[in-house]
Amino acid sequence: MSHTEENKTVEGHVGASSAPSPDSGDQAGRAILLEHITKQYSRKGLPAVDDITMEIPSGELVTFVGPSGCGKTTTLKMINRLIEPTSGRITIGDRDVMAMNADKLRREIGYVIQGGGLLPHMTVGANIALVPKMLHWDKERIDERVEELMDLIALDSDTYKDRYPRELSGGQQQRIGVARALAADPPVLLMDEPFGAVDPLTRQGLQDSLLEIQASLHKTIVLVTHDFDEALKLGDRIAIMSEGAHVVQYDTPERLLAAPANDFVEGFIGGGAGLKQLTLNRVTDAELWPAVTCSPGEDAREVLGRMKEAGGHKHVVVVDERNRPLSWPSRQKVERMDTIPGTKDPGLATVSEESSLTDALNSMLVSNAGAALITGRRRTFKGVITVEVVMDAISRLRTVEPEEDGGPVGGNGEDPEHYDEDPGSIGEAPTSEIEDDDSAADGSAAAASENDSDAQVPSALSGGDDEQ
Ligand SMILES: Nc1ncnc2c1ncn2[C@@H]1O[C@H](COP(=O)(O)OP(=O)(O)OP(=O)(O)O)[C@@H](O)[C@H]1O
Repeated sequence: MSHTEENKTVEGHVGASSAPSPDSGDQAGRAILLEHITKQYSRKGLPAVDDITMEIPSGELVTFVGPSGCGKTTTLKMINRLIEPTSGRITIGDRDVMAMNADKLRREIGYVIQGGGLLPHMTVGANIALVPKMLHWDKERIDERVEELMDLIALDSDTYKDRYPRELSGGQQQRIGVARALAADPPVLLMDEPFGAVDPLTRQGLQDSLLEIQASLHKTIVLVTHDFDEALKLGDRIAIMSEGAHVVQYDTPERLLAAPANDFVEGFIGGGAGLKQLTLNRVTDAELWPAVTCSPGEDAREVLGRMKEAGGHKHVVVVDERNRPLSWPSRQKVERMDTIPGTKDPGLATVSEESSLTDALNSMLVSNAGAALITGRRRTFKGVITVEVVMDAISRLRTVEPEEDGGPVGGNGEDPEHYDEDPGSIGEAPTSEIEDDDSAADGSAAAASENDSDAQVPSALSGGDDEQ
């Protein structure tokens, strides 16, 4: 094992996320504007969405949160016209979505649903390649794109590309769902309860990956969730909705916690508004502790010597040849060893650079440790965060000032005020590659099902209004 002296001690401060941007991934987000949008499913009764007006700024991640049946999904699906509005106008960039061919529109908007919505009889690679194939990209370009995206979602292409969805875990399927949605580099991504079907730890990892991807791609993302903590962690802005998609408050997470508009919003926040602010702090905002690292096979006495030299460290982080943490034995444990073992501790408390302080605290509690290891891109070791650092953050929770310009409009029966006209149009890059005639669009969707007759083409690709 060849570790240089420099990487034996990892200093605390960690830079911003450095997920690479795929070379074709330069299509940043486009602003979305909903103007007086109403959806009435039946003539009788109240509308499911009642005259909503909302500005979703370009490059931001906006979360919709609210009780079941309040109209979150209906609002989301009207953006890609899986559901047609009864009245109102939706623009993406400077284009009115109602004026576009619906199939074409949906290929220019990534769509992620719970569970990933992968086609079961297609391999992972074929699932990711679905939209680029419909856009008639050549094979070489598609293969390259699949590799890039698998790298972006941190799944080894050689291992997973030829597997079928049933051979993947729920979390892996969900990652592939995100990769597929990003395949044609759309400026807008719609996500409907994307992480609802996985366990809490996997969910935390998926949320971190999404934040990492967003930090490099700057898409405009609208994400529906039931989970207020998820909305807080992921959202640049949160729209809290009540029945009829009434926007009770549309604000940054900081402002929501500091100044909830009314009892309804307070009900969402619950009792621990102060503690929830921890969700808004990333582990990298905190002071990370340095750590001594060593490699499997090293002489335990030498390692103890380094721990002493570094100021009497009580633990050492064992890392593999790619600097990924394997275990974190105490000095007493190392004193009982001859050589450092290469076994991986499954209960190791690790969180990623994108994790919140709440995630770090959870991880410490689950693993019963007073600290957690921070890992960066490709799970490489970055430093240690201790429970004392989290406690210190709790005692310094900040107060939040209102936005100077009042922020974008989000409400019902209102007119947009602050809409910042985005000169770009939704489909500039992809549009040039999409055949304009409707038959091509229909033919491509059919081609996907022909290849796999039992497969259900995901609704975002197959088109159509899903009203009953
Ligand atoms: N296809 C449909 N036909 C008729 N009514 C519908 C249809 N889809 C949704 N609704 C009704 O519209 C309202 C809003 O539903 P929607 O699915 O948008 O809510 P939601 O907030 O996303 O709910 P959940 O969180 O449970 O998914 C509900 O009252 C629902 O019953």
